[in-house]
Amino acid sequence: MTTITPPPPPPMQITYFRQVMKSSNAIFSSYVRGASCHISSTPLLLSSSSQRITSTSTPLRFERMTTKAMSYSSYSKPLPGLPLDLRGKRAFIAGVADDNGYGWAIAKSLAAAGAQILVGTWVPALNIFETCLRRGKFDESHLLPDGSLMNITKVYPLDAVYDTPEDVPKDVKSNRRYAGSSKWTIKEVAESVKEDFGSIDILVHSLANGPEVTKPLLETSRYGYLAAVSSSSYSFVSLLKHFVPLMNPGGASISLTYLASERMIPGYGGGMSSVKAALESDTKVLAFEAGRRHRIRVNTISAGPLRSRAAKAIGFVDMMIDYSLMNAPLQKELSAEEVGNAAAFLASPLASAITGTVLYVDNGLNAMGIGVDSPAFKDMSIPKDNK
Ligand SMILES: NC(=O)c1ccc[n+]([C@@H]2O[C@H](COP(=O)([O-])OP(=O)(O)OC[C@H]3O[C@@H](n4cnc5c(N)ncnc54)[C@H](O)[C@@H]3O)[C@@H](O)[C@H]2O)c1
Repeated sequence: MTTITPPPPPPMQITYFRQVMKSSNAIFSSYVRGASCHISSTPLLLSSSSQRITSTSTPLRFERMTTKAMSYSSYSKPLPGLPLDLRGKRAFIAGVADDNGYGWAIAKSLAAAGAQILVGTWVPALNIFETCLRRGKFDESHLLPDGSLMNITKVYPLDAVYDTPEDVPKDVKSNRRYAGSSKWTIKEVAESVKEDFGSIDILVHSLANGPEVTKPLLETSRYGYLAAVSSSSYSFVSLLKHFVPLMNPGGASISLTYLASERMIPGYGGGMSSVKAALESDTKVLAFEAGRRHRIRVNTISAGPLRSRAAKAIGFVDMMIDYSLMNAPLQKELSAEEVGNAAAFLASPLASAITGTVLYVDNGLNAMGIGVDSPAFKDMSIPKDNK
């Protein structure tokens, strides 16, 4: 991976930066401290992307990062055509700890459409994520289609298994991977986001964890099954419950599911198939409840296979990618960006009447009733991608 070295900041931008500092509130001041490469606080204020922002961004980008202190008035010009426009919106994406997964791709698409990006990172993964950001390991992955760079305004430590501090067992509290962080239960993170930014418009749940995922369901323990449901399904219910009070009416929430919820996919074990079935069912119930009470839309994306860190841990993702290439209506490898773009659409006003749905972004594999690469079909003429 090539590293992008940002050019030195032009004086005009520094001047602007100082002017903004003078008129800003405490939150913005703390951001500025982060921007001067000081990482000691939790939640983390990104120094790496902040440095990049301070050195390469236009004043407009500063404005985008400091919504509590400043308005979005500079974004009021309408775009031509039918724009996917998320300018003035703020997104919280739970489940970003590197640049390989769907969470990162969704963050990028939302950022490309103009949204401000906040992320929640699993506490045990926070240190390495922070270090990689600081060392510029993800620099290339920050690039947006228009050549600008994604801004991550703030990273919050999060463990979506725990709703409140009272739920956290002593051994977790004293675990050294958690010791350096604070306020990482769902309730506390929602409170911190409210305190820092007031409100959000988009909530993304892009996380899953199944300790026994490699075991067939028949061999899965009660502990493994319930742990998978707790971290991968109930976490979405809880996130929505705690974030809904700070979501602006008309907001949208999105989770990520997988075809194994409704079709048997060998290798996706440990109760993870049940987890995704729960997530899809909850999407409908929550769409009704959050829609009626708060005008919030709730959708889930059933994504095709991607070589993310989590998927590689399961171990069969390459097989699923090959299977999809051989059997899906569209014979191409799915990119994370395609899922990111679908999420940006679902989060946008263009999808204002869409709620309670499972949107398949999988090259159409879900539509197939059979695997056309089966030897049983060897004598049948099956259309192939002509490319
Ligand atoms: N990769 C695929 O093939 C695929 C296909 C369909 C759906 N999905 C879904 O996409 C979502 C994102 O997964 P991904 O494949 O992009 O992998 P990923 O590794 O990028 O994302 C999973 C994230 O979950 C986080 N996480 C785990 N436990 C957590 C907890 N208790 N609290 C907070 N965060 C926690 C991890 O740190 C990681 O960042 C998941 O819901 C996954 O099931 C993935």
